[in-house]
Amino acid sequence: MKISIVGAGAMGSLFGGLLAESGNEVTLIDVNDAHIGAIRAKGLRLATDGGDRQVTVLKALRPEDAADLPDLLLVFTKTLHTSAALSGVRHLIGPNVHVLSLQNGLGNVEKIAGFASPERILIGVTTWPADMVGPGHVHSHGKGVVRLMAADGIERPFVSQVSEVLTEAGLDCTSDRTVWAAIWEKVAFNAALNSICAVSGCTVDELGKVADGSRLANDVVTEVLSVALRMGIDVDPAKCRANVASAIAQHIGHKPSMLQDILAGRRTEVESINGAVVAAAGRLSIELPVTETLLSLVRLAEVRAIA
Ligand SMILES: NC(=O)C1=CN([C@@H]2O[C@H](COP(=O)(O)OP(=O)(O)OC[C@H]3O[C@@H](n4cnc5c(N)ncnc54)[C@H](OP(=O)(O)O)[C@@H]3O)[C@@H](O)[C@H]2O)C=CC1
Ligand SMILES: CC(C)(CO)C(=O)C(=O)O
Repeated sequence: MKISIVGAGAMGSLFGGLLAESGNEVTLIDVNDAHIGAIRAKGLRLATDGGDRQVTVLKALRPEDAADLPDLLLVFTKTLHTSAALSGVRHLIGPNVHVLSLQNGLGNVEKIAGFASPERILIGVTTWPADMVGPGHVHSHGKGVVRLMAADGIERPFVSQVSEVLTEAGLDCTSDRTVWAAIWEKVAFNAALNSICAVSGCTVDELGKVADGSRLANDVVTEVLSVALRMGIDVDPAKCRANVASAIAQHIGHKPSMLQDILAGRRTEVESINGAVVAAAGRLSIELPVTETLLSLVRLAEVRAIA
């Protein structure tokens, strides 16, 4: 399959590297010149449980230099850059191109809908982890899965083909129509751990050092998933609270991306996580006091961080 990935940072490079190694025609598209330049010069250095190697069978381009129309455009920018990134590759989104988002947060389909027709949008969620080590160098340790579906819920052969291509690349993908529950459960997980760590400066495991950390995280999960349940989405709050507890027990020293963004003086994805949930709750007249307070505190932390 011909696959272009816009936003080829940690996750885009992981997916791109594995998809290229399994025989797909992959183009990484990014605005980070140091990263693109390093990949063009030496290939992508990809360190996974499968080994530390240089992937050279892929292209790396700036958006304005990409010309070949792909079969699939995978969006892997941070959510606050989605619209700008899709504008930059608008010339690649021909009438037969499908666009897939596996980004965190809510509102991804709505953003893509400004650039692709509804039947060509795929949406999903992934539990694979990845980190940028430096330009042209990404690592990912541990295992993950991908779940995806057509955004309009209609099963089409192309969705199964994408799922097969991702699985052949070792990314363990399934396609089914219950993906929205997984997306909301991941949003609840991120709203809890990422925003609490971003405003407190704690690593994930440090949330377990006093009772307040786990209590706050559980309150956020309960609030966020109450919105999903009211929308008729079949989420499992107990399972999600158990996932949060296991992250607090096991993610020793891990700084969630929202904390990393604050420490690096960048804006965060909070608007598409806590912000989007609070907006959805408002439309249903549901109050989310803890999630909304954390949203306000992250917004204040962003002001300080980018000053
Ligand atoms: N990392 C992880 O473990 C996981 C991340 N996710 C989600 O995946 C998404 C991507 O995360 P991650 O890979 O960590 O993010 P990164 O910041 O590592 O990568 C994003 C890339 O997009 C680039 N970019 C920014 N603006 C544009 C643009 N206009 N056009 C093209 N490229 C652009 C960035 O460049 P620059 O650096 O110059 O800004 C960067 O290289 C997020 O939604 C995240 O929440 C989901 C699961 C796990
Ligand atoms: C693992 C997780 C989801 C929170 O601990 C994270 O690190 C992130 O989204 O940045």
